[in-house]
Amino acid sequence: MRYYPLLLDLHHKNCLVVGAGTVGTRKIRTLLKASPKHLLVLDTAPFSTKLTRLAARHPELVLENRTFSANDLDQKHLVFACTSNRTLNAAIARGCQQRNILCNIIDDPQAGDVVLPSIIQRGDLLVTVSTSGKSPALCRTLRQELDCRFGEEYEILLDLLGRIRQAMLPLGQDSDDNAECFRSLVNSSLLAAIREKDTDEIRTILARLLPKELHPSIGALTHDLFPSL
Ligand SMILES: C[C@@]1(CC(=O)O)c2cc3[nH]c(cc4nc(cc5[nH]c(cc(n2)[C@H]1CCC(=O)O)[C@@](C)(CC(=O)O)[C@@H]5CCC(=O)O)C(CC(=O)O)=C4CCC(=O)O)c(CCC(=O)O)c3CC(=O)O
Ligand SMILES: NC(=O)C1=CN([C@@H]2O[C@H](COP(=O)(O)OP(=O)(O)OC[C@H]3O[C@@H](n4cnc5c(N)ncnc54)[C@H](O)[C@@H]3O)[C@@H](O)[C@H]2O)C=CC1
Repeated sequence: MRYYPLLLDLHHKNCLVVGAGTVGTRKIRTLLKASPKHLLVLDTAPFSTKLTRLAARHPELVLENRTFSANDLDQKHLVFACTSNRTLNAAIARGCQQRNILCNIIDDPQAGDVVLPSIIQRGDLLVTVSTSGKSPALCRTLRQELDCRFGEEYEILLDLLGRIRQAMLPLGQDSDDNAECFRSLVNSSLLAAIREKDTDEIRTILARLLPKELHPSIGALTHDLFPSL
């Protein structure tokens, strides 16, 4: 395995993107979705209106119209070198290496430590695709295929499973019993019932598969699954 896959919580992390062109802007959008504590973006050219609008909505996003200097790495945890200047990107990579800061170098991935995958997101469900840098074009195509495969019902299913799990674990049942129950829910026709927005059927399935201690909670677990209905 060329890369170690992991999911990073950015809520307490300071990030830096140098270069806000086509690729830099894509990296910025993905970063913002994960709510970093602070995201500084540097570019020598004027920022696009897309980015200035984003900055108006996101106080954590700070755009500065200037070039990079080494002290921009102070207090940073994750850095993206996204300029069209190979020499500058390489200098950022070296600076990050010296200070043990994780970095992504868009024109020389091997000089950095992290590469980004394609992402399919349905609420808290993330399906990611990586080719370890061999073919971003294949990532994109697979992402488009998976986009069709995973509908919004997965977000609702996952929310429901999360609620059930939170209610189940405090019951203190044997963990094998918990696992069997969760697997039976996942393998049931729950997903199809959610796709059909059939609340009665969802409740019937839960009554069949959940331990009896949770039966009184089925109404509360399911009442607001479809806020638009
Ligand atoms: C190594 C990596 C480092 C990194 O950036 O993290 C990297 C590197 C490079 N990409 C290049 C080109 C393209 N990148 C894309 C698209 C994406 N690139 C992404 C990630 C990664 N790209 C990392 C590895 C991911 C992996 O393979 O696992 C995605 C998945 C995520 C994201 O960027 O958010 C996003 C898809 C988003 C989506 O749609 O789902 C397209 C597709 C298109 O635009 O049609 C093309 C043109 C087609 C092609 O080249 O395949 C070049 C220039 C090569 C040249 O000079 O020509 C380099 C530099 C190099 O390879 O040296
Ligand atoms: N990793 C990836 O996903 C991909 C990487 N690439 C590589 O990335 C490079 C950049 O691609 P694009 O974003 O399309 O180019 P772009 O030209 O849209 O963006 C480059 C940005 O860097 C800025 N910049 C240049 N010198 C700077 C400096 N000294 N300080 C601050 N900002 C500076 C420019 O003003 C511009 O906004 C390409 O040359 C290619 O090698 C290309 C496609 C995808």
